[in-house]
Amino acid sequence: MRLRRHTTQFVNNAYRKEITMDFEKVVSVKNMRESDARTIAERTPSAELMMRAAQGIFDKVKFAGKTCVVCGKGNNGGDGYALACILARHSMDCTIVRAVEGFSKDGLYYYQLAKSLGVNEISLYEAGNFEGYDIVVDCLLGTGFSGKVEGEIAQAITQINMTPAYVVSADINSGINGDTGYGELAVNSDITVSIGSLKTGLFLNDAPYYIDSLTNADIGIELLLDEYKLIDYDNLELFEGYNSEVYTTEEFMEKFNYSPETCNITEIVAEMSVKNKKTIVVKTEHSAVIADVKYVYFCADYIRN
Ligand SMILES: NC(=O)C1=CN([C@@H]2O[C@H](COP(=O)(O)OP(=O)(O)OC[C@H]3O[C@@H](n4cnc5c(N)ncnc54)[C@H](OP(=O)(O)O)[C@@H]3O)[C@@H](O)[C@H]2O)[C@@H](O)CC1
Ligand SMILES: [K+]
Repeated sequence: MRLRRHTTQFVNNAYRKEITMDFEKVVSVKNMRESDARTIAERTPSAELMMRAAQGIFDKVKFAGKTCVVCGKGNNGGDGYALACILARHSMDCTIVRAVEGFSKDGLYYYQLAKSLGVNEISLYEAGNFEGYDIVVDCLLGTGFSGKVEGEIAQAITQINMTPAYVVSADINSGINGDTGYGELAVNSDITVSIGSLKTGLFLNDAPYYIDSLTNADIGIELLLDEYKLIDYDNLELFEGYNSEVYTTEEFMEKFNYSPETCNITEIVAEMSVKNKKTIVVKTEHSAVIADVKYVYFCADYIRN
């Protein structure tokens, strides 16, 4: 399935250059979840969307050797059980770990299906540091996560972060807030496969330091709101000239007295840019959010198609 793209023109103030670009969408968690819900209500059963999410991960990652899928109790875990079904159907070696008790409705369906297809299951304790696996898939927490990780989830994240295996995060690195990118303890991924559309949190705060590469799997969800746009990282410098205020995340938090834990940088820079009629850039070492009065853009040097 092709990612929906929109072509837009914008004029850069500093260089008066006209640039025509294809924009991929970046969205808030609320928009993603409400768009998911509408798609389910109007067109596509939730179990079908979950299978598409799993297929998206399967298509984006070159699965080989032994895979261990580590699941939480929500639909992010459900994506993991559906992926285990796909791997089993391809006769690939797959083990699941239920890091916490409980299932979502669709998660339970795919868990039972995976078991009936002969997928092996071990406990989190038995999984240890996931030695002996080639790939570990992090399906603990997705867009339903907020607050801080504790208990078994914190334990599972710590264990995943000790594995020598290639780590794949489903949708969002578990422990990272999908809106703010804040995460004190989160999974370090080799690749994160975002589901539906890229979430703002994948570019902000701590997220860029947990993600090695980032890609998105389109699963046919039509967005309710057209929010933010993805641009090439190479174009960041075009926004850093005349009439721009450029901050690192730390400088931004300090100057305006925000706490990274609660600050929604995207909403704040969007408002500031309109109010002051200025371009505002907030950067990490690998990514940036740019509010340019009319539009908000995101970019990162770890985007992969
Ligand atoms: N149908 C769809 O919409 C589709 C969704 N899709 C997938 O579903 C994901 C969203 O699924 P979701 O909404 O079930 O939430 P999810 O991210 O699995 O986690 C929620 C669980 O975590 C828990 N939890 C929360 N905070 C916590 C904390 N601090 N520490 C510990 N636990 C915490 C919370 O528990 P509770 O607090 O409610 O007891 C709840 O059980 C999305 O990212 C995508 O991967 C795709 O399949 C496409 C179709
Ligand atoms: K995850």
